[in-house]
Amino acid sequence: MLLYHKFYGHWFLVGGVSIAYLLISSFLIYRLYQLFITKGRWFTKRRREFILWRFMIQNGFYYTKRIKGANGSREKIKLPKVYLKQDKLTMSASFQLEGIKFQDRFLKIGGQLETAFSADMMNQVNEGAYITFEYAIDAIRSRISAKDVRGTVKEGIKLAEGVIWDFIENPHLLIAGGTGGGKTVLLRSLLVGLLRIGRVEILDPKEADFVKLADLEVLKDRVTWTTETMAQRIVDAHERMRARYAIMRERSNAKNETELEAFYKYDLAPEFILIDEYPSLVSELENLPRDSKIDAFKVMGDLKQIFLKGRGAGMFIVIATQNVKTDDLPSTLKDNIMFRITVGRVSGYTYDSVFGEVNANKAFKYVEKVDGKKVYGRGYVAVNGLPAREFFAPLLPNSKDFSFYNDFKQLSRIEDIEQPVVKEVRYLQNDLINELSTDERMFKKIKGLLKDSGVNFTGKDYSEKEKRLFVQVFDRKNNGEGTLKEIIAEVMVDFG
Ligand SMILES: Nc1ncnc2c1ncn2[C@@H]1O[C@H](COP(=O)(O)OP(=O)(O)OP(=O)(O)O)[C@@H](O)[C@H]1O
Repeated sequence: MLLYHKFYGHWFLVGGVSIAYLLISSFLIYRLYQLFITKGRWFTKRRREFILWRFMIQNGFYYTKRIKGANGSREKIKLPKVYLKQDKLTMSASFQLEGIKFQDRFLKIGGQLETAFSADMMNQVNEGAYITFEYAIDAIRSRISAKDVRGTVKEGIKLAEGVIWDFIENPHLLIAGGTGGGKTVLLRSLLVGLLRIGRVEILDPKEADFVKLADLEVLKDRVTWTTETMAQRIVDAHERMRARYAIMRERSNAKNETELEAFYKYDLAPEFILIDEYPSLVSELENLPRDSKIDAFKVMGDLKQIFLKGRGAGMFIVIATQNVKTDDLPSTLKDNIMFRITVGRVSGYTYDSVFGEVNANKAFKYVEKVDGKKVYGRGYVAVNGLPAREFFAPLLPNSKDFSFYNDFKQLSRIEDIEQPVVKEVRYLQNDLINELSTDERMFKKIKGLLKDSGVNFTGKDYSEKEKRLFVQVFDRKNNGEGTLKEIIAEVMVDFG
């Protein structure tokens, strides 16, 4: 009664408030419904069941049966045996085979379901009675924060829930990313984990994203960007690899072992060499001036050795690049980099070269937004030779709460192993003549021609680089690959 009196004569106000109340509550109910549909796991699961049911019906995967009733006969639909199992980040769909009329088509539907569920097929298991396709789903839910990237030597570095770079099992890492796609953030997130367990060396030929980190104690003298120093660091790393093997052998002998064990059994921390913009480094090495002190052959040869033999000694390489064609990667890299990631927008040929033949039929896509919000660091991940799946790089935390620089600042440095000082090897003329199975006259003739082509021999004896030059000339000469002048002209192109 009191209210009636109070609002009597204010119907506009009462009406307005009621309408606003109705509008706001319907909007809230609608948002809640949307949230349940898109985020609620129960709804998401039911939706996938519906998608599978619809897929079966629309593709004619059902039997029909006529059923007689009081009002005449009607058709009843029956599905073959199909099971859908859903977990937080994976799901599997199993289809009955056992000679039923759909079996041949069931064997091939893994790819279609991948598209239908917007999921990534990881595996297919044919266990006789059933074929089961296993998928990774909801990759975005597996995302972790960059500040939480951690790892151990035995288990590897966790980059997302269910995505672990087990560097011992799958040595070396290739990261390809389009500009602005999140490659640098991913590399830095990786460092959060790597710097805590191993010695890290960074080569940044673009002199861009890592130069600032050179001030940090944990990375002091281990971030380089000029061609000479980067080249020297690769050569040094190769020497360290040999020294690590020597230490391992020594410690293994001391334990009377019959077999050499993994590096960590001998108290050696792993080492990681991170090369950002790898093609820039290669082209800088290739374009060195002729009289450069750097032996580009040796540098690339040493890098190759680390790719081939690093794993045993606990040395691992991470290379990052933008788009990459199959031909850009020498086969040593292609076959020996076992873990591969893309982030952001990359070209079709990059997917081909990074994920290879097994993923040739996969529909890779670039996703700009998820739930209406711009998404960074989304891409794919795979172990070399296995199916690729969606990947969300660790999420960059709010800059108020976290900075990579401050995180790295508090980390302690892992010291270098004690390494014997290696003296430069020089070769005497007579030893070279013997090794090349030639005579002094021919040796001197070739030396003269090399001098005419610009080689500046520094002393009476010969460096490793000079020796390699002679070896190449004699190899080609012995194979009859042209006149001496032609051969020298060709060899000099490579000699740089
Ligand atoms: N994982 C991530 N989480 C949140 N934001 C990200 C993430 N990755 C990238 N970003 C955003 O995108 C911006 C560009 O990322 P980043 O510098 O890593 O790109 P990039 O691929 O290295 O580009 P470029 O090749 O041009 O250096 C970052 O400054 C950040 O704002």
